[in-house]
Amino acid sequence: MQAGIERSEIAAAKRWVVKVGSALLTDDGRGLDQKIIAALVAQLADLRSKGCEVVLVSSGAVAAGLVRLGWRGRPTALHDLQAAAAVGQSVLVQSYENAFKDYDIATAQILLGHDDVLARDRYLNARGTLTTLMRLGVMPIVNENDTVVTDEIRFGDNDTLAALVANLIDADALLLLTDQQGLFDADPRSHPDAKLVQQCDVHAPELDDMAGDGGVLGRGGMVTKLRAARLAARSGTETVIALGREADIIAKVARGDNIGTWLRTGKQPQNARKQWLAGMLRVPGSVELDDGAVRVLRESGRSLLPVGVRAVQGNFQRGDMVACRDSQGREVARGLINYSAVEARQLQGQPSSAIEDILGYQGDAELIHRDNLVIL
Ligand SMILES: Nc1ncnc2c1ncn2[C@@H]1O[C@H](COP(=O)(O)OP(=O)(O)O)[C@@H](O)[C@H]1O
Ligand SMILES: N[C@@H](CCC(=O)OP(=O)(O)O)C(=O)O
Repeated sequence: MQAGIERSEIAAAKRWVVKVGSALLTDDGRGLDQKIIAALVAQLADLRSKGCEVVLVSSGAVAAGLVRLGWRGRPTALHDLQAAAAVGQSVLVQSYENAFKDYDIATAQILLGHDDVLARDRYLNARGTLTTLMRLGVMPIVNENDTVVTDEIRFGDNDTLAALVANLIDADALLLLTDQQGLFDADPRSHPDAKLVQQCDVHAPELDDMAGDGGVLGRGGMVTKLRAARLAARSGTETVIALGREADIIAKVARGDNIGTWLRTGKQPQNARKQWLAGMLRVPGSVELDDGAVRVLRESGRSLLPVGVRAVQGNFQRGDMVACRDSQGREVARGLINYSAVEARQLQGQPSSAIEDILGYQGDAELIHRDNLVIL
């Protein structure tokens, strides 16, 4: 752990999904709270300026729609809810667009449904669009496509949607901002003496007994936040649940402060050698991996073989530190390479059994051995 940083895994996160719940954004239904929006936008712009990529998942369409239509209370009929969401979604994105303009950040509205994140072709499409928007410096603002979903296929709560978005873009961290300081050991609305859980393994069974359901307008309460954290953990995404009204909450969470509830994925902390490798500054080249190799590196911690490499950039020698990038150019790992750049180019895409024929000598089977590789 770095000195002064209590949660180094969170402090190291580069790709974020930040989810803002209805309970926070609308103060339990009293229309959109523009002050909160302005405060959150300032913090999101700040997070971006620190080199992080961010996707915002924002609820609040139904709540904003109710106020715009002059309705009191949340209707129960699906079509009324959908009408309110359709009206409110424009109000919502307009508010964000106005606020982000002050930071010269363009926004994009992304309305997603069940199939968009669960069917493979649409999944790839949604992923491509989100990563392109991030690369362009645009702030994607995601909500469920409430207007067209039917009861059977709606997520209903945006916690689940945010977790699926985190899976979609392989986020490092998911921040669920709500109207509570985090997950308490009982619902604080009915148990004023409940205690905040500062951190816990996301899969710990005792969490299920603590999480209760939601407030007036929020849908899922802590039950869906816990479920979302477990979903997010599938892509190695760490989850923090925190109070959105706390001053500078996003910066505090992102710098690894001990605030809110951290639901840990339980990934093995890096050993000292790997931390050292990760911190090496001179990286004279990189290799581009195919999707299979990215998956193998991330999920099974194996060595990088030449067969998983599609391209080689830069000029390096055997033993140099080389970045391993995915097809979108994101660095997924780095390590000490066993071959020079000239040799690596000859070996890319080839099985290890062909190394001797290609180079004229029997070198290492791995391009980068797992002991010399650190996953980022
Ligand atoms: N164990 C718990 N700890 C904290 N809050 C809880 C717990 N169980 C239930 N809740 C409720 O969850 C609510 C937050 O969820 P929700 O209303 O869905 O908000 P959001 O719109 O931000 O998703 C809190 O206001 C609280 O009443
Ligand atoms: N799509 C809905 C969000 C549903 C909802 O209330 O979610 P949440 O506040 O995250 O529990 C809306 O924009 O109103």
